[in-house]
Amino acid sequence: MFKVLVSDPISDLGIQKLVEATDVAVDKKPDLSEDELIAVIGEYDALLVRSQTRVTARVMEAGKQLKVVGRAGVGVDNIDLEAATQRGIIVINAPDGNTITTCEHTFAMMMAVARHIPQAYLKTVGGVWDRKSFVGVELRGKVLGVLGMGRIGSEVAKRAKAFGMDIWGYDPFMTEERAEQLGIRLSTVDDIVRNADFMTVHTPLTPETRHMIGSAQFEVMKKGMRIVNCARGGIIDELALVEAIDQGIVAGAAFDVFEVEPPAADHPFLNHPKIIVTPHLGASTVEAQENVAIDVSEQVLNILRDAPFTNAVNMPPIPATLLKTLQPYFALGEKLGSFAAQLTEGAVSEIKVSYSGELADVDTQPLTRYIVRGVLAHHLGREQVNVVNSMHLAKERSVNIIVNKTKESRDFTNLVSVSLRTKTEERLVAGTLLTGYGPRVVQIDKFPVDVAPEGNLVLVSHNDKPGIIGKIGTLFGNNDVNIATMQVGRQLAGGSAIMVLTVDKAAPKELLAEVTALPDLNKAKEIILY
Ligand SMILES: NC(=O)C1=CN([C@@H]2O[C@H](COP(=O)(O)OP(=O)(O)OC[C@H]3O[C@@H](n4cnc5c(N)ncnc54)[C@H](O)[C@@H]3O)[C@@H](O)[C@H]2O)C=CC1
Ligand SMILES: O=C(O)C(=O)COP(=O)(O)O
Repeated sequence: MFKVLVSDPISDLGIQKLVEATDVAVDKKPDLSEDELIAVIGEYDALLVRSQTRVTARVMEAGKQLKVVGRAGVGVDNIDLEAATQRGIIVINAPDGNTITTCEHTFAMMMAVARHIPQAYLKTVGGVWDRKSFVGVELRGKVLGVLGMGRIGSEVAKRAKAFGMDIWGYDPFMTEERAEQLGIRLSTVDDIVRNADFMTVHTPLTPETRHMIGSAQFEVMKKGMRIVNCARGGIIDELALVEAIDQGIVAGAAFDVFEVEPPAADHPFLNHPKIIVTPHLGASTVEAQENVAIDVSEQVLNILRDAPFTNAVNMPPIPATLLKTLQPYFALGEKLGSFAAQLTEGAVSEIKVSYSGELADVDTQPLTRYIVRGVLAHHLGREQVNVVNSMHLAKERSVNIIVNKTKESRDFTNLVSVSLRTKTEERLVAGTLLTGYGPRVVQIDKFPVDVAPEGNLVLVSHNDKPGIIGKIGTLFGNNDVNIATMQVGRQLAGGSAIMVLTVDKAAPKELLAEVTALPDLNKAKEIILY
């Protein structure tokens, strides 16, 4: 039974799939302090959070069983990604579910700041009928600067067009074509800062974006501009903003997010007549909360059940088309890695992976992660190594990883071969996917074979002499170990050969010793593939 802890307010409807799963038990414990979370996290396989819970390195360390942290939302700045990667904890988010909701909140804030709605509301309900103090400005015809043209920024731009705004956007990943498609001007931060009547930021908070709008930018801004932050506190320097408002440069600001949340009672935004605030409500709609909770629950279930998943934040994303091509190879890759590791004696210093055939044309990095997982898991335990931390663990252990690709593949449409080097030897296992048969191991060292990589195998190396097969069969029979399949591979008649047996249960050590003691036998080794 997998145990899942939900430590922030997450939609009940959204996590229904998790709650109803018969292999999952869900506990809800909101508002835990870091120490309280540390005290309980040890028994959980998954943790579901929003932006409140701080998932620090200490929390990860205490999470001895923790396999996944699911963020029901976009920003993962409350999660120590480095610590997660080092421990092989997968961090996933739900990047699409709250885009429209946050975009709409940005608009609500932009209109509210243009028309002084919160200030006018307060005065009106206070009994003062004041129509003079709240003359606003139109959005129509104004330059809207958008910093960060990702999911939310792009949606803001689309809606701003309907308001007749002139949109200038900046994003390091935005092309001219994309800008043209959206009908916006591809600009620079400096141009936007100098020309915007309204400005809104939609980037993550990174060392690069921290205070990307500060005193230097406010100094050159158009007098009377208005600024909105529904992304992350800290992208706009809060103190520099207050100064710019007080100097008459900025006419108004609308903030949903703060450098420290919740802000201190004496935070300068909280009583400022020209700054309107909301308590990080960007994603807070019924629809968005349901969407993100559904998305994150599905992926958490996949991860717990060792099924393919998407939206991992601490590993490179795999585009859907690439995933479709590679997914069938993941299990094969991991098994080839594991097979090769079990063949090899001593510490592995190099993993050489070769992709031949059609696979040479695609980005095989995700598959390499599975192969490396297979190799390392043999020594470190499958629980400790996964596709998130496999490359990191290899690097930590100074294991050199070499990947070769060639479009030529003589006998198969695709061939994946894994060879491992240690101080004393180099061993190779190659496999392919055969239509109708699934994953097959087709080469072990220099010997061609055809073996399904699953269950208990025994690999025997011997000299190709008459009678050997019979003797081995008898020994296995005497020990009550049933041989399901047997494959013999050799290069030359009478030369060295290998035999791969698939057996119905693990072969006892004594049996393997007996086999090895036969004349013309070199070695008998058990290989277990899950
Ligand atoms: N207030 C709230 O409740 C919510 C806030 N957010 C926040 O909104 C922000 C944007 O979210 P999405 O659009 O979903 O993310 P996204 O990843 O789709 O877009 C972010 C964009 O920022 C761009 N970017 C990165 N560095 C930049 C720089 N130095 N200058 C300009 N652009 C830069 C990236 O290239 C990317 O296109 C995130 O910080 C997210 O955490 C998201 C949802 C709710
Ligand atoms: O998704 C995001 O990045 C958000 O900021 C939303 O945060 P929340 O889930 O409302 O705490």
